[in-house]
Amino acid sequence: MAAVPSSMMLTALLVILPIVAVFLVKQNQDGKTKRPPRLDETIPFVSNLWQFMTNKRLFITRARAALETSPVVRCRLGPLDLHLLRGGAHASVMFRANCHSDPWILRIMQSAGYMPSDIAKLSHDDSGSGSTPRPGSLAAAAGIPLDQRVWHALHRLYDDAMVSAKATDAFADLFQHLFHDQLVTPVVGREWTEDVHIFDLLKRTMTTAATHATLGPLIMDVNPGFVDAFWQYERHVETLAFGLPDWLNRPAVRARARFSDMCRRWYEVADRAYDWDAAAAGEGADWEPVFGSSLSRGLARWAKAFGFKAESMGPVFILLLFGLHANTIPVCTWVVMELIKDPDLLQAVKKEIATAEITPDNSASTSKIFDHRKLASLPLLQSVYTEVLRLHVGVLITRTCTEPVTVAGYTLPKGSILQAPTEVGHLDECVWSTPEHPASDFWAYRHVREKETRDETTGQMSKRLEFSLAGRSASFFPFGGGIGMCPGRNFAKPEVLLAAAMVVSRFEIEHVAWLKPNGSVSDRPAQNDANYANSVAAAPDREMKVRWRRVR
Ligand code: HEM
Repeated sequence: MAAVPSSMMLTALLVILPIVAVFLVKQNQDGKTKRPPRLDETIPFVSNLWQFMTNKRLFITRARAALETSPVVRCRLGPLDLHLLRGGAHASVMFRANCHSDPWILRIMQSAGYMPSDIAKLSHDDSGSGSTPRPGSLAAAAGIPLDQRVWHALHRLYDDAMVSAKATDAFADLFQHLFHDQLVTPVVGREWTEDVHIFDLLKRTMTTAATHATLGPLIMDVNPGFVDAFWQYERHVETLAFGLPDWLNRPAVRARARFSDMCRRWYEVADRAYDWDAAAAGEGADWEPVFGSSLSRGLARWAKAFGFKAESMGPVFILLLFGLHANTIPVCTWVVMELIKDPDLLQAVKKEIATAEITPDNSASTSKIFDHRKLASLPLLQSVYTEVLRLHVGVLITRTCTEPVTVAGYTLPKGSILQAPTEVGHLDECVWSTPEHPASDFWAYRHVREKETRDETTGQMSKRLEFSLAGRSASFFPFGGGIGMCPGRNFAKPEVLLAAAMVVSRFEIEHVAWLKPNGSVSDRPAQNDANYANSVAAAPDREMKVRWRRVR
């Protein structure tokens, strides 16, 4: 997601400032209770918002510095009065049932283009996603049945079709088959291929395979240029989330319209082709070629059940696709890049992943190649995945509390907005560093420890690695936490590990150069692209050019 141009921001600020002034007066009337310190601003009520919109990287750096001196810091961001929380136990307060993320999810839905009448339905339902309606909500007062609560229905779908073991296994098995078809099958000979660009390659192959596994093949059949349209939309999602008027944000609005039209076109074809009556009678398959997975069909059913407008169907699916690809593919790219950069690490990981192969000697088979559950339990591979998430995922986890909450001795009133920047926890030197490996460095072995075990029959002692986040898990929350935690986490891990395992086990790879966005050679490796600061997974700002040949 690209940064927002300054001229656009200036105009937006001029619109926002009068609203801010009203809040300023209101806020000056409080101050009787003990309040956490504030994040400094050169121009009160303006500087933070300006910096947040134009240079999030710097904003987060300042927030991190302030949180070193106090576990809670107040921060005004335009009309919003926020409380920033340090990671660890302080952030876990916001993962309790009395904090929710509905307003933030609603804002994302709005920025994806949901129709106002559908947004109204969602904002009218204040009962939350849990099976018991939130105390004091309309649903609690009126006894509205579970199936009429729109947030609850959405989260139940997430649990059944994304979080459950059945859904995860179905996705992982199909994904690896389709990814093999994308990546490995087309490479017939064993000769070297020059000029392979890792990020670009994974964007094309993973987007195609994961879209097919989740929404079926039809969406790409009816929409030539689908994959490019997705990545063009992805660059603008952050700008769209700021909610600027369309006339100030034309390239983003155009990219969204193009991709959203593709999703709607497919939905209309699929809706006509799918036998909803047979499915209602219990004849629906787990996966079928019209809608694809139960997740995709369930989302269509959810939107229909709540009477969403046809114009909202594109946005419903662009958000699913954004969730599916926008973080997983950069994360996988970082994993693959780290392995290629370090030949010793690559050898150690290849040895580990060989133990998770199901058909090691049958290179012609494109069906299940890896046991994805075994892959996900390999200590060193898990450590690499964790290290990539720690260093390349940055997001302000946001919650609104429905009751007063106490954090580090401060009592924050009901309705307070709490934000925990993952970077504060993820880069905390006290938690992660060792004398040789500061928290800011990638160190593949940071999350493993050696364990001595005795063979019961021979009595011989041997050492093996064991993955462990013991004592540090509170400072690691790349998927958020509590009721709003990312429901796609169980799709993300097998997808990333399967794709990375397939790349490194099927190809011999030599690193050639790092490339700048203009294609010229860079004298440094990739770093997090500053345009993606705090947009969940950061894309690499340099492409990795390699040469490779198929070995299996
Ligand atoms: C490495 C990959 C991923 C990362 C780092 C990631 C991270 C996140 C984070 C930080 C949140 C907000 C959580 C919170 O507020 O506590 C979130 C929400 C969400 N993610 Fe993911 N995600 C990833 C992959 C996926 C995938 C593969 C999908 C879909 C298949 C997905 C679907 C979603 C959805 C639908 C939400 C909103 C949930 C809600 O309505 O509350 N994510 N993700």
